[in-house]
Amino acid sequence: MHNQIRVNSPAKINLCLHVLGRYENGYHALAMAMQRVDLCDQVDIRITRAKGVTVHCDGLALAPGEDNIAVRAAHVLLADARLDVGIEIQIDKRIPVAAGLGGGSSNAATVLLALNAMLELNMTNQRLQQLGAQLGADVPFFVFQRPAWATGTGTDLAPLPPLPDVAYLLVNPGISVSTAEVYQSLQLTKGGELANLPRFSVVTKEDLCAALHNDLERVTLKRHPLLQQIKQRLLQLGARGALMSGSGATLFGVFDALGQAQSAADILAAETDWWTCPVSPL
Ligand SMILES: C[C@@](CO)(OP(=O)(O)O)[C@H](O)COP(=O)(O)OP(=O)(O)OC[C@H]1O[C@@H](n2ccc(N)nc2=O)[C@H](O)[C@@H]1O
Ligand SMILES: Nc1ncnc2c1ncn2[C@@H]1O[C@H](COP(=O)(O)OP(=O)(O)O)[C@@H](O)[C@H]1O
Repeated sequence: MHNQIRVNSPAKINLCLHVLGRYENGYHALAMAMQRVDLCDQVDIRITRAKGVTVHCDGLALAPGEDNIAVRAAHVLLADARLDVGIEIQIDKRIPVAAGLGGGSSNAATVLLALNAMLELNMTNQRLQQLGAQLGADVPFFVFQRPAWATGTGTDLAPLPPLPDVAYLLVNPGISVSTAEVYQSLQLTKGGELANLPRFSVVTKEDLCAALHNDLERVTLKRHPLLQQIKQRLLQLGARGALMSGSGATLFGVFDALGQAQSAADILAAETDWWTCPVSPL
């Protein structure tokens, strides 16, 4: 048994996000294409003699205790396994918080996957997804660990066909967004029609860019008009397409190669104080 491990906890982007309806409990029916990218928090997990679960977050001010979703993930797993061991979690935060990049959900999934291995619990990936769904709608996607077509509240997952070899430039002007508020402000316009990424075995770059769509943009971009300008700027800088990820406010541009995304980031760094990050898909 390993008593200590260090793992990467990646961010995600939503290549498309269609809101199809609202369930009675207030959650929304979605159809999304989701992909992890190689911007990662670094998570150290240690099994300790002292009982209880503790977390320490470097980089950004974040809830130290039970409010931290990584701690809640550890509790959910230990309760399900009927185990009472001590856990210390250290998170080096690199993914912007409340930015539509799923950092908290990713940390939770990382803890579920890591503790399952460290404690030799032998839970299936599907069981870990079920536990993850108790923590947040995006957590099962990070347990799944592959590009996914996500439906229901985002927790019903199917693999996507192979996606093209592109690079993304993530841009956030320092705006953080509450996902709950965005969903609450959304006026529904669709009646259950299902837009989809093409169902062939290979998705080209053109297919990917044609599928870029996010229904939550009409809430967040309206509230923060600067985001619309950033989308335009990404296209001027050579992006094949640009979109907001999740509930925002991070935008991403689609580039042919990491070098092109880096060049666009360099130009933005000279012009603005926006946070930028060129990434590759995982
Ligand atoms: C919008 C998305 C797109 O991937 O991501 P983020 O922008 O948060 O990264 C997700 O749907 C967010 O997933 P996640 O952030 O895990 O959701 P939860 O913690 O379960 O819920 C946060 C809030 O969003 C609302 N919510 C979430 C999922 C869903 N299908 N319908 C909703 O209305 C919930 O009512 C809740 O008020
Ligand atoms: N380990 C964590 N990492 C990031 N955010 C966390 C964490 N634990 C709790 N949170 C809270 O979860 C909320 C959503 O954060 P995050 O997952 O980064 O954004 P998003 O839902 O936009 O993808 C924030 O309000 C944050 O304070």
